[in-house]
Amino acid sequence: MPSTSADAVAPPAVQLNDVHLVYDDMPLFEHIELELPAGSWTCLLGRSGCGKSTLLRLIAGLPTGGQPSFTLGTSDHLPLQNRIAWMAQQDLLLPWSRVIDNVTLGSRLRGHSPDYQRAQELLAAVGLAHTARRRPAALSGGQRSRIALARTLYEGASVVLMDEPFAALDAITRLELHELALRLLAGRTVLMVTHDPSEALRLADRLLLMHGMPATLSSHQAPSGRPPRDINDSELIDHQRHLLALLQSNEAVQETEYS
Ligand SMILES: Nc1ncnc2c1ncn2[C@@H]1O[C@H](COP(=O)(O)OP(=O)(O)OP(=O)(O)O)[C@@H](O)[C@H]1O
Repeated sequence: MPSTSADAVAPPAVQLNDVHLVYDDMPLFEHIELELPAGSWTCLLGRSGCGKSTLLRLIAGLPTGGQPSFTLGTSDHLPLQNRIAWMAQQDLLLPWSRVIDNVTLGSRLRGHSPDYQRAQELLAAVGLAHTARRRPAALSGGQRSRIALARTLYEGASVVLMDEPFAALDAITRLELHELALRLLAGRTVLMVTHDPSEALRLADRLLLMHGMPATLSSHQAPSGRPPRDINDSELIDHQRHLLALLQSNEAVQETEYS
């Protein structure tokens, strides 16, 4: 087994404070506060366009097209730069590169020698050792997502940001990927955006709902039991009903206090 969770040495908690961002004279964020506990998996839900991806981009230090102001801190007071991996809905695999070269892309971008042995071990961990020399076009959507997960793991980052990483997959492949991702990302500080309450309730240690304009964040208690939870469990289904009602309602923020 390759080093996966073990290489995420002492993942930090991440704090994003006093976030302000205005687009076209409309405030998207005003005084947003977010804390990601160290080594835990947080799911962020919210209606389309409320600002979830933008919040992830701020944490990752990516441009947002606006002029945000905020402070970003970590529990170990070390910079987040070089400790973050990003996994998007689109797998962003380079079509002209072999699978193994896609997994090791980060090394090549940094001008380092690829660690092919580690990449091969990670491909084995996601069940795709035999695809190393294929091009992405020869793989299914689920296989491509596994490669994207291997590439994320290759980075050895202790903070992982995921923006609807499983949204394009069929239901069964998605359930399989949940288990794989939970196992391989265990111990890292994870923030995942999803539109699917059931997915969030299955995976999360804690759930956040984003709501309104300007956006506010509210927390929702995760069901009991350790992830991955059974999506047919009656407690999870009750939570799902409640979450859906909150997402439909404009009162979500008043109902639960962000903590
Ligand atoms: N560069 C920009 N200029 C103006 N408005 C922008 C810009 N980027 C994003 N927005 C607006 O900011 C809002 C938040 O966008 P964002 O992509 O973060 O939402 P989201 O919650 O992730 O949506 P979805 O769930 O559909 O992916 C949207 O209303 C979007 O139109």
